[in-house]
Amino acid sequence: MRKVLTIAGSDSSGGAGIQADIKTMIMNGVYAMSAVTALTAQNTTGVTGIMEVTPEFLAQEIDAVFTDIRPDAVKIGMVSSSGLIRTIAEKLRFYEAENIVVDPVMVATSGARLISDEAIDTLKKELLPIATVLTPNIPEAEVLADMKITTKEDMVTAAQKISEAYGCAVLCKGGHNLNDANDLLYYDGCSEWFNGKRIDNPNTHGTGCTLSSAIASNLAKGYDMKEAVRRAKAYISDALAAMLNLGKGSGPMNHAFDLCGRFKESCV
Ligand SMILES: Nc1ncnc2c1ncn2[C@@H]1O[C@H](COP(=O)(O)OP(=O)(O)OP(=O)(O)O)[C@@H](O)[C@H]1O
Ligand SMILES: Cc1ncc(COP(=O)(O)O)c(N)n1
Repeated sequence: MRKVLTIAGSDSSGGAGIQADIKTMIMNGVYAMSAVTALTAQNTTGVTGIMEVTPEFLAQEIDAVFTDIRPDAVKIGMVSSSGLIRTIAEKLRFYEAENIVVDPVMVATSGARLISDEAIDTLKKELLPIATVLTPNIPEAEVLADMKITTKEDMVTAAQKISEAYGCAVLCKGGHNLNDANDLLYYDGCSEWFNGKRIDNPNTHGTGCTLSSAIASNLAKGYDMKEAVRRAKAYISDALAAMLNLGKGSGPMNHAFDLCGRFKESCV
């Protein structure tokens, strides 16, 4: 069985972060492991508290995983401070980790800032250069490419700029566009669109975490970059189309959409 490690924050409401990652990995047929960067007190309406682990403890978590069950892919999500980012970069270099998917989480769907400005600089210097693929949404791509994105052509230019700066594939996610849900992959000097029908579902808490974990799972299973993205895009579309509606704000997705088909009566 292929193994995937998520290095990310915990979301107490289970819609994003480590919880979304583990649900996604299980549904994508890989063994899921976690190194928690922070606890968040969070629900569908907002984040009320963040408690980071120390860099030393995060190092211990990563050591514990790599010295026993070596992951075939690593997904990195919320990492809010420079010390934690440096620790991750140092450990992943030391263990020569493969298939590193970085979701440069900056702001939660609910509007809460999940990283400091200083940490964004460290992210650029230390972590992005070791990534296999980055998955920024449009506001994150604007920060990383240092440009405004208003058109499809801008998405391509930004993805190319980021890819050339950090030597990795870039998937610029179009979930923040109002008319479609088309994502742009810039890989090996070429761009390719992964088009998605916009699903009329306001419950999008954790879509970015889910997509990046699905990509990591598919890379771990040996799919090439394009196929890994194509399958991950299909997964997120199905999870959104299952139309789960929980909580008072932007709710989580239904990762059990497949199981609900198979075990109809037990998924009420
Ligand atoms: N309403 C929607 N219908 C279909 N696909 C969507 C919708 N919203 C987001 N997506 C898809 O979900 C994935 C995540 O995109 P998005 O741009 O929302 O990332 P994000 O902002 O990082 O997510 P998050 O909500 O976790 O912060 C992309 O593949 C995007 O196209
Ligand atoms: C622990 C954690 N990690 C990531 C996100 C981003 O996800 P979203 O933008 O969907 O809220 C989050 N809200 N919480």
